[in-house]
Amino acid sequence: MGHPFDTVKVRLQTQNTYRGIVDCVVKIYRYESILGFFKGMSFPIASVAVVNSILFGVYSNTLQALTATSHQDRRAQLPSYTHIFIAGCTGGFLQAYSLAPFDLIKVRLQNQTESKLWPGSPPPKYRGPVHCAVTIFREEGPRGLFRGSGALMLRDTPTLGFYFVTYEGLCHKYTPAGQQPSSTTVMVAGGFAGIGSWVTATPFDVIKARMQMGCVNQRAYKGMLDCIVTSFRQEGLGVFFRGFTINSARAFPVNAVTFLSYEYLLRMWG
Ligand SMILES: C[N+](C)(C)CCCC[C@H](N)C(=O)O
Repeated sequence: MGHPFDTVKVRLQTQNTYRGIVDCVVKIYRYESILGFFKGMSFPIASVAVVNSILFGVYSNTLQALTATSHQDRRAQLPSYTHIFIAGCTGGFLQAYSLAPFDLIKVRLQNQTESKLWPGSPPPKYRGPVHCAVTIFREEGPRGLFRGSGALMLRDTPTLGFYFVTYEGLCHKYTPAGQQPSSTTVMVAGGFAGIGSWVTATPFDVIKARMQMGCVNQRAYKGMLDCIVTSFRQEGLGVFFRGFTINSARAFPVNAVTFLSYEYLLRMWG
């Protein structure tokens, strides 16, 4: 559900040919058909379970180590926000590196504007996710598969701390003492945690996407600082918030469902 929105976000962040969300949606639909929005989706689908289990598993276990309480006990007595933040950051740090290669391939495929609909248009550079991975490995070396991972780590470490603080805080505030949060509370708290954390994550998300594109559709940046300074000089402060609106529309339902599944599965098996 979220992927088509994600494709529009990535294009707005890395390509300067679109004037805004509507222009981008219309152009993708016109030149690449509905399928254009689904480019690069197979790797995220294959990896989302592993990446999220690392994030939520490390978060829960770190919190357990810090507070010596189980998930259920923590409902009765909310741990301190500092502990929640540290556990979220730890989960974010580790998930960033497991996500990096999958995210890189997703971004490269999402940015291929070539269309099968138009006869005579050149074939895309990458024929699919595996071909993309092999080509990056061959052309840019094994480290090439982790291009942009520094920015991804900076994006995810503190913001996933805020993510869990917002989620646990909202759940706690809207649940009567001694009870489990209702499904609606979990979904609304999860949705707001998603949007809230993207407020602070978007600047590094833009830098990450630009670094990941490397020399594919623009000049290669010398490093993260060069990418930040060049983007700012050429496009102004607004560049760091590109894609935020469309990403928020994606983040609310995605994170509502993520937290609902997390709570539901823990209650079933916890
Ligand atoms: C912390 N940060 C904002 C980077 C991500 C938080 C939400 C993660 C979720 N998988 C999503 O795609 O929305």
